[in-house]
Amino acid sequence: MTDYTVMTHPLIQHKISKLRDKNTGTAEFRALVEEIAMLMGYEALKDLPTEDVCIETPIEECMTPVIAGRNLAIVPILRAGLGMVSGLQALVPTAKIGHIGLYRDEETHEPHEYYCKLPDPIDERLIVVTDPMLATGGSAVAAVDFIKQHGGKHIKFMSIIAAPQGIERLLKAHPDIQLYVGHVDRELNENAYICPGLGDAGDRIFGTK
Ligand SMILES: O=P(O)(O)OC[C@H]1O[C@H](OP(=O)(O)OP(=O)(O)O)[C@H](O)[C@@H]1O
Ligand SMILES: O=c1cc[nH]c(=O)[nH]1
Ligand SMILES: [Mg+2]
Repeated sequence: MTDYTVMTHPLIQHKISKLRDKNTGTAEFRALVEEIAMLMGYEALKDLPTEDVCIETPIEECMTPVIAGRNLAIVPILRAGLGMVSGLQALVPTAKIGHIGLYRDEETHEPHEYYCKLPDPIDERLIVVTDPMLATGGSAVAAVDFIKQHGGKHIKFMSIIAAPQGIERLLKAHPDIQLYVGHVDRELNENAYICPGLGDAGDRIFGTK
């Protein structure tokens, strides 16, 4: 398996434990996903290039760093990935937002596309794809396929909980991306749900079940 980053920070692990709890309600669940995305973003964006610019403080002029180069695009995989957008937007308010709509077939577990709209042009941007769950990896691979078909090159993928199978499938298909996961769980069950996982992230974020 190619390299990937697991977020070991205790704040992230603590919040993931609260996400897992079946008694955590929709409002708290949504707030936790947002906070985890922000904490993960802080780490995942630590290699953003900077350039020095001249700023005049009330005291004097100085050269001081600002984010340089590529503009950021955040691309959530609908629906559940939407829950991670606001946390990242808080860090980089100028980021453009694309959307990829995918749902998993309940029988085959294969992804089906129903929407794709990306910032244009996409080729020079740093693209951060968000989806809290990386299970079989089918949705993640399809999303990165779409982004590359549209010209995207510099791609980071952020997932809160991942199964080993999903990590392996995604990095085998796209070894050039940078993958950040909050926690690697044990396995998938017969319905391709992550165990112990947190259930259906989309339903828990939007209160649909
Ligand atoms: O790795 P995979 O096996 O493809 O599974 C992961 C996908 O499943 C979930 O989406 P779901 O199909 O439930 O759609 P939703 O976000 O609209 O609930 C999740 O948010 C991922 O997109
Ligand atoms: O455990 C899982 C697997 C796929 N999608 C989810 O929301 N949860
Ligand atoms: Mg779902």
